Amino acid sequence: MHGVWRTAAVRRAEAELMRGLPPLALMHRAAAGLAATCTQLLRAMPGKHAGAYGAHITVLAGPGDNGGDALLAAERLIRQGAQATAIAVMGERVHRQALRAFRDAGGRLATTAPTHTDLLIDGIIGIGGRPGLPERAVQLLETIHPRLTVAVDVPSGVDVDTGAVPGPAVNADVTVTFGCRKPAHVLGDAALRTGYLDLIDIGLGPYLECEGYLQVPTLDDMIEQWPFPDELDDKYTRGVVGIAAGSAEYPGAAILATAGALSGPAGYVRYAGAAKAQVHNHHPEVVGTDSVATAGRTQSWLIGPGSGTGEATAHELKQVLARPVPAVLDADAITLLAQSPHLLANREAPLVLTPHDREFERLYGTAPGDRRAEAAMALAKRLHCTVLLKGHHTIVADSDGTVYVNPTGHPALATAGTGDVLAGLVASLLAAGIPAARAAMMGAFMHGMAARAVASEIVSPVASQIAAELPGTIGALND
Ligand SMILES: NC(=O)C1=CN([C@@H]2O[C@H](COP(=O)(O)OP(=O)(O)OC[C@H]3O[C@@H](n4cnc5c(N)ncnc54)[C@H](O)[C@@H]3O)[C@@H](O)[C@H]2O)[C@@H](O)CC1
Ligand SMILES: [K+]
Repeated sequence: MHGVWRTAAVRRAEAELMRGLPPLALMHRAAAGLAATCTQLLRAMPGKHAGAYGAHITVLAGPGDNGGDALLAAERLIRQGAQATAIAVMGERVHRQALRAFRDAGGRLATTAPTHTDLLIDGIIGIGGRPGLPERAVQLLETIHPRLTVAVDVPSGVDVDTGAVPGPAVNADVTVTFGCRKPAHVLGDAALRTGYLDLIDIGLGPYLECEGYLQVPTLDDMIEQWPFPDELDDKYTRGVVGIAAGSAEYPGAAILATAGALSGPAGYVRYAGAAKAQVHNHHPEVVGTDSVATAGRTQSWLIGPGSGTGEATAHELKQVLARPVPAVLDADAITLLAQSPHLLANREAPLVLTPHDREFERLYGTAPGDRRAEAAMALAKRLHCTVLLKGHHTIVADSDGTVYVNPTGHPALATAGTGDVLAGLVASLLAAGIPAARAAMMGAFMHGMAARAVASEIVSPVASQIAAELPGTIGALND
């Protein structure tokens, strides 16, 4: 699991670390890491240059230490044979010592953009930045057409602590950050502008508060935590999952949700609803009944995908909520819950809600907006449940304050039915005994991985292709 820390926590850690170090020591560490990454990128870039040697670099240097990092990295690249031009975007306000070092090494200070540059280093603003960019920086970014843009610490202009991008901001191919990940690297539109993230160790780790603001799961977490069956398991010990999804009008949702559940760790999938014949045709291993009441005991339930929002679903939802086992409420079940929040009055067993933005608004009263982690956290606390807020970089917030951000996923997931598959998978993880927030996070992670795998072969995959990929993607965890 990777931790993610906000600016204030980074500043506190930095102050502690700096106490025993000479001035500029951390900036030199940051610049060394940044220069090394730039050299690697230049080496991989086809062209007349050989790595940094012969390459042209442009530095946009802002008024603070972020600009200082960029100038000191450029100084190192010049010493490796690069040509470098720096533009101080706030004129006189620029890191003096770093600028002197840059010029002493042979760097050129200019006021206009060069016509050609291989690499643009964005040192405009870092974690000391307010969202948005100075007008001069916007003009320069429009004029310069680098082959590659590397952001220092964060893409300038983003809101570092929320991941929002309310104004102009840099669009980086690579972001080189120092000490730890920050929310902008993993959340919201800022994450899309971060590009590939390279984390440089500057010795901050021991000084960071142990719990980050957010957690980003890794493949190793999946490998360690996925509940694979062992020799002593039978279908019941692996967990029984109940799926109340689909309807006569929408049998597809039932098929996709059961496909998701079948790909997960549960040993037995029971379907309850009007699409049982179609589910059976697609998945002969699923046992079908007409209603939640007749489905027998399960260790978890999923209700909502394609269910409709009529009386019959409302009745089934009450049945599911009355059972003392974890449940996933998706799609129409979320709409019904939003209309009748009192349904949760006596609910104690864990609950996972999987809203997209419009469903979130129905539940919470306002849309998540661009402070997505905070929004998901607030809803989880209000309803005392786990919220899986869908989007690129899906967020899973638990009522105990834990927030996961999913690093996998693909634009291909923006297609009908993928949410049904995900909901079924999460319900299967719950049936296997995985705690709610972790089940939601693991489901989102593997679902996103499967989508990536399919999208690498098919331009526009559909939900059933992603469902078909899941068993292989999950099975590979055990290799
Ligand atoms: N925190 C750490 O542990 C380390 C930080 N370092 C670097 O230091 C950076 C932070 O440096 P600073 O605190 O000097 O802050 P920044 O360099 O991020 O910039 C702050 C300056 O930019 C101006 N500014 C902020 N937002 C603006 C906007 N939207 N438009 C116009 N001007 C704006 C502010 O008035 C201030 O003068 C980090 O991002 C990183 O690059 C590294 O040198 C090493 C270690
Ligand atoms: K920057």
